[in-house]
Amino acid sequence: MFPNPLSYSADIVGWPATIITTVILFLALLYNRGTKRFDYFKKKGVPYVEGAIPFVGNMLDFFAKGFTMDVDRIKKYGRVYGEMQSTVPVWVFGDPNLVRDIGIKEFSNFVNHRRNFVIVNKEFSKALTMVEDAEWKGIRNVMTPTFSSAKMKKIVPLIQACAAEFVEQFECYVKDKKEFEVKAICGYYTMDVIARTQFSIEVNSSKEGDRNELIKNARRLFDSISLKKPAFWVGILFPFANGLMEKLDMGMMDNESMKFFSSYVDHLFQLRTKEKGKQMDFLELLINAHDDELDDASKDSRISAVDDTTETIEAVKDWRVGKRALSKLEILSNAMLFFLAGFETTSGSMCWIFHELAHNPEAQEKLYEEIEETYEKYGSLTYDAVASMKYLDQVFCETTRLYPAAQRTDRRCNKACKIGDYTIEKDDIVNVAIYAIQRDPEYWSEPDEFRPERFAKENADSIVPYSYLAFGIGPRNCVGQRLAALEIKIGVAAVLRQFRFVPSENSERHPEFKKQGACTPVKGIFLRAERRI
Ligand code: HEM
Repeated sequence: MFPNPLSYSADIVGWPATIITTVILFLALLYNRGTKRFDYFKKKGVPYVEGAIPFVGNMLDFFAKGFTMDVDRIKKYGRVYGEMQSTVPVWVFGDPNLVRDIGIKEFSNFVNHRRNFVIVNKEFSKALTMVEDAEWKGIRNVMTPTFSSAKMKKIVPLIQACAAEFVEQFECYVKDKKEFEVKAICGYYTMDVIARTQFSIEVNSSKEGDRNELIKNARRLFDSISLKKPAFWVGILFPFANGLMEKLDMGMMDNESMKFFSSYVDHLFQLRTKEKGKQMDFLELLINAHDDELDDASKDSRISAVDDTTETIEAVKDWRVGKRALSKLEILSNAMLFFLAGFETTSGSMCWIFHELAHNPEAQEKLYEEIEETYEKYGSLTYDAVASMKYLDQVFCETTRLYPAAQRTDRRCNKACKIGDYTIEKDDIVNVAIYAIQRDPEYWSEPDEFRPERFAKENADSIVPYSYLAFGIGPRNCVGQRLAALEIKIGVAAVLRQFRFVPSENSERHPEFKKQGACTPVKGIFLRAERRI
């Protein structure tokens, strides 16, 4: 039996056609997957950012415009609009009233952050910023007592000691009349404060500077968090592959630095479990909450701490503590989080304060006078002394308004609900445009001007509630806010008492921000200092 030559040639002709059809079908399916939800906001009648690219969505704007992007977007689309973050539709809110509804009124529907947005290294997977629902509640309530006013009062002498070393840092620059990059110097101080106040250890970053291992690894970690990382795009494009990426330890952050921090906090954990009860710091709190070793005293302190933080928020009165012990991974993740959260955000805010004061000499002199008066009255920078400095507080608030550490924060909706006129569906992601709200002329006249007086008591009525969001909103706001404010104020006051900051040859009045979600100057903040006395 011979093959029929005609059917043979038909087969040959058929193969390319089959291949082409398969490829076209595959591409069509791919296109469909990459654009499936692009009409989400159109169908809802909500303005949305045009020009979404299959799979990428509107993400290229983050690279092109970065931190300040939402300011122009709000002018164009209004204070509520939609964008495509890759294949996921995301609501962007720039209206303080609606932000209040998301963060407070409807908090129980917006407890968590976006899931699987980025692939997180295993060591960090139980950090407070990552965990959800009951797990979040449990961990948050273990952490909260560490920031009570009583605790803050106790740690003031430790912060003062760090501030004294911080002041010394500037001495050599003043002597040599050299300019310096102030963010790096602030970073040594904030690392010292976190280590001493929360872990009761001295890490000498002020003395060792960039040679210090903690500083080196913390910097490497922050630099490694970039939209250019493959893990970021895999997380966004193929959320189903996240588990595999996590198993392969292919997280967003630099692995080596992660391992460094993980074994560092593990080492501290081992030491302290042997010496339990000697210190009453953050690490001790975490260790007390470990496994079955929960005693009655720490249970009570958790409950009262929750009442303390939520008492003013009507909507979350029933948001009670899940009394549970912490696993070792939860302890390690959160100890690491503290090192990192306490380092970058705080040093960033501090360096912007010095930047604005150097460019606003009148404000700097006014603050100097207040600092001098306070020293005269209290003798040193005690907790009450810091609390009494009204202008320092205004400078702190105004700087964090102009330069909030985060461009946006996010929440995931866990039950469909109405926010204003908008129906937010279950699993929808909402972003709060912190930077854009804080620079919106509707809420802040001449919003780009540095005017600490906006936050003076007599002007309190002109501040639109929830238009200042530097530390987030509601029960999921920044747990470290009190510590951040205290250490920044003590550090700034201690330094300004000795030195006057002035612009130097490499100073820029309006430094460009890096194209990322954190408020970081591209070239750093360069200044010069002059001795006052
Ligand atoms: C100037 C300094 C700081 C700024 C501007 C800042 C800002 C923020 C913001 C915007 C959030 C998100 C809040 C939200 O989504 O509503 C946040 C969360 C958080 N911050 Fe800070 N932060 C600062 C310092 C610190 C410090 C010193 C610590 C700890 C030592 C800390 C620990 C945290 C933690 C653990 C969270 C997650 C809270 C949760 O999910 O329950 N932060 N911070």
